[in-house]
Amino acid sequence: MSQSQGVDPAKLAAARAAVAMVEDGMRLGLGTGSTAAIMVRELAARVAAEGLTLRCAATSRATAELAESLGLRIETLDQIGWLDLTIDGADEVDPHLHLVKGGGAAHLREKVVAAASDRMVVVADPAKVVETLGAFPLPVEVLEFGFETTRKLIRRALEAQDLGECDVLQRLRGSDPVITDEGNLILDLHLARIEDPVALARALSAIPGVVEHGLFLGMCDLAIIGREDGSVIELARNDIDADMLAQEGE
Ligand SMILES: O=C[C@H](O)[C@H](O)[C@H](O)COP(=O)(O)O
Repeated sequence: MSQSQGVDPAKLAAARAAVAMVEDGMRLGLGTGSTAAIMVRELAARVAAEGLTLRCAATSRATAELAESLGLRIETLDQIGWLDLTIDGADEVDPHLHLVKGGGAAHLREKVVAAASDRMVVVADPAKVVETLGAFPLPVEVLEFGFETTRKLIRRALEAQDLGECDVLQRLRGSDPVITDEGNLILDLHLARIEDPVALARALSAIPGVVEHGLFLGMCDLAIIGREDGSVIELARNDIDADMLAQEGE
């Protein structure tokens, strides 16, 4: 299709395989991040070439702007109501297809969109596949109101799960706080390993100043992992052989 020069071949392979799943008339959720951006470009090229009629909702302002610049019409989630398929990236994917997302601070809208989709397909490169989540700092979107109090409550929740030694750092861009599309702040939890993502998700969600955490549990239906040679591996839950993928990367 349209792009390939200078584009990560593994991400491109995953994006192309996901876009191949799109059918005329579908209602789509468009993810955020570098891999999702490649997917949006591939989708726009397919729409232009084949004249597909789609209805698309974006998971961030950045994705909406990119999609519209490529000729895709973006509607709000509420205008569309429900989606057939959402295609998004991820920061980590584990063998249960549990995800860490939010490296681009978009996980709140991404989760709202994924929750309103019949299927969520993740597109990623092999570096994202892990046995245990947590090496990537877990993004948590929090309210500005009571920010330090919320950070304290998060630390307390982590201590209760024997994760008390971890850094809980505000995300900055330069010296300015990162502000999400919803006007909130981001705390990154440097956990190293998340042994029990379900318990952690529950504890974080119980803190009132937490708007949304980046754990996506039981939401992803399929992960398409692209490889440097242009091929892909499709992973349904419990299919992931992280060792095999790691060896390929050596
Ligand atoms: O907030 C951003 C999203 O969750 C992204 O989908 C995630 O960070 C993966 O992005 P990338 O494809 O750039 O690694």
